[in-house]
Amino acid sequence: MTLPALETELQAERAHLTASRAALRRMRERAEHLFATGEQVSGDPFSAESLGRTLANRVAELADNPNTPLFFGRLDFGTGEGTGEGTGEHAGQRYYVGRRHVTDDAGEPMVLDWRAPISRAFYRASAADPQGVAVRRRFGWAARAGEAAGELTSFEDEHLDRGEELGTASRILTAEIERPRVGPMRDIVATIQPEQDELVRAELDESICVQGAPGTGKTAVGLHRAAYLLYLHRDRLKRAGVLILGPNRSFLNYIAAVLPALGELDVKQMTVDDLVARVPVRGTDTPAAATVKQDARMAAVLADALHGRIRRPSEPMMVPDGSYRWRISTDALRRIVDEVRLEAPPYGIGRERVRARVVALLMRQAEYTSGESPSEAWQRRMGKSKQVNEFLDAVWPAITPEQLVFDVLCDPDPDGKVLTGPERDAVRWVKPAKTAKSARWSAADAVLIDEAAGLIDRVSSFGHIVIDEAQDLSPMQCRAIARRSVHGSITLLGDLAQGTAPWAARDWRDTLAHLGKPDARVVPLRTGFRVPEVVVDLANRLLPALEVEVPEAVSLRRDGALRIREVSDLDAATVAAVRAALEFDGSVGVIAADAAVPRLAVALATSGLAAGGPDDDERVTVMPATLAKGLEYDHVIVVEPADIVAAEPRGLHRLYVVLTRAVSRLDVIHRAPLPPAIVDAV
Ligand SMILES: Nc1ncnc2c1ncn2[C@@H]1O[C@H](COP(=O)(O)OP(=O)(O)OP(=O)(O)O)[C@@H](O)[C@H]1O
Repeated sequence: MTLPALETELQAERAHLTASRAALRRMRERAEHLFATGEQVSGDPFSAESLGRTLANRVAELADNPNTPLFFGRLDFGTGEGTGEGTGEHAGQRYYVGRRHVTDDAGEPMVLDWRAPISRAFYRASAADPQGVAVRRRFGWAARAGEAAGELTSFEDEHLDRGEELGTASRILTAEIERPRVGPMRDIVATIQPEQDELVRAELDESICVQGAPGTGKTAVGLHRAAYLLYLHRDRLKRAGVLILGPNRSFLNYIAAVLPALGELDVKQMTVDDLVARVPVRGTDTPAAATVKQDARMAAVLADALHGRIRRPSEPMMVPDGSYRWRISTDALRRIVDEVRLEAPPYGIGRERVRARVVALLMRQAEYTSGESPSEAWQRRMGKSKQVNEFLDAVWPAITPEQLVFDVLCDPDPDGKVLTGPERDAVRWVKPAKTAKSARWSAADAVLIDEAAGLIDRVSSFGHIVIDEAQDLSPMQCRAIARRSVHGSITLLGDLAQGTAPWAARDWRDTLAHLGKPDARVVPLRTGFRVPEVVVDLANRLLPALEVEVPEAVSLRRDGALRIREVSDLDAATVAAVRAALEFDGSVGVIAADAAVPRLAVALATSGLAAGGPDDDERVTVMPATLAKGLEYDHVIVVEPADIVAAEPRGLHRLYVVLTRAVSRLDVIHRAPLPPAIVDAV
């Protein structure tokens, strides 16, 4: 195209954007109108409220953010002329692909939602398999500061019908990947890559595990998959719910805006600790105790302790009823208890089942004697009678999850059937609280209490759960998640090389088995979109020492810089490095061993440099190494790697995580000798 022709074309595209924005505004006005009148038309207060909520969400979903493009791509389907090939129902059609559907007043599409079936071709069509697409157009976009509207600045065409394909050489893709990072995570709808799209659009009933090197887009894939599934199965998933699990609050804050930006406002995002938070966590464990408590064998210990409470009936039951006295023999009672045990319902439900069967036997006797069926009130009265309650308390006593765990920790696995002697000693409470109510529970205890609750009662399932940084899940945490996805599917995201917990996974099959999805597909992602090649090369050198089988990362980014410097004054060097980093655009993350963070924060503050903690909104963040997982900064300054490695048993894995947070530049500052793997790289 000549330059004037290009300019004219761009003007036409801008006009389509303006018209689409106006159409979206009208859609929103209509939704607001419905919202205003909806409350008056709907009958009862409950449906008024739920209709109100739906409409309020609909209004919010239709919000237009002037700083993101309403569409980022265009598909021109071929006519099939000259090729002899038909191109199906879309022959000759043109579609704009964007963040949501926008229709004109006649209901004709002006922009298609990126999740619509037709939009798939935008992500998947290639020269080898054009899927009917003649031309794929990507739009460049310049955001403006503040509230000002951004603008379409360019476009890039691929004539797939002529065998042209840019792939990762696309200027627009490269610019998006290499842009300096500031603030929270953004969506990637405009540039989802084919291998990512395949995961995003996987079927709802399919559970998948993504093993991806740092920065390969695992988090992005998980969040977009959630949005995609909600679009395709809205009713089903609205009812059952979609849950995103992340490693900590800082991470959740970092990703919190992605789904709302995609119009999905109803997704729960929490940590596994939040998921199992039935009791306040006020205690801590020794590493040895935590390791045993997070082991899957604890499930057996709890189950044994629970079922060990069930006793075989040893005497008949007499129940007075007016002038009658009903009797159930010991054998009949034993049969009931044995049968219910065999049926293996959750313990609490089992207790009620025994009660119901006892009442059924009483009823039969009453019927036989009087010739008529006793009323429901009679059945309720019998069920709650002193004799029946005493019988149940003797053979199938009620118990709370807290009490069960309390009892187990006072005397764990008393017969030594499951744990070794030292393991039992490690988890046994040294100074038990007087009662379960006053116990100081640890985070691992909370997981045990959740397991106990799952043994006692049914837990409802989510429709889909996305689990990020899953390599750090303990077997017991996996079981807590499994209980909540019995009838749903999961997307498991992680990197075995980044496992830092003592129980970190070494093989995804084990994690999947604990999650109750042993047959899930394990898919690798290798192309990194965050970390520049020089930094990936450095981090990859640590891999052999990490003792996990994972494919090396390959970076898409040829830019970026790495500096490793030995210094005599760590604080002064950090201050200088931050000053130098601030010369560039983007965020700056100073990452150090947790213990060094307060000292570095003071050093920066006394030098007049504003720096925040993990959840502050500052350009410079001083980040404890243990919280850096999943996050990224444009410029990362790693202070004293040897201390990061020495701070914990899997410190080398932690260093691998820390080194791979850099988007553009990485400074490594050290005074102590570097870990050998890095020295080799220098
Ligand atoms: N297709 C893409 N287009 C543009 N940017 C992308 C794409 N995929 C990933 N990114 C960007 O790369 C960065 C890393 O992505 P993400 O955080 O999802 O990776 P990750 O695999 O979860 O990393 P980690 O292993 O460190 O947790 C993010 O800034 C993300 O927006």
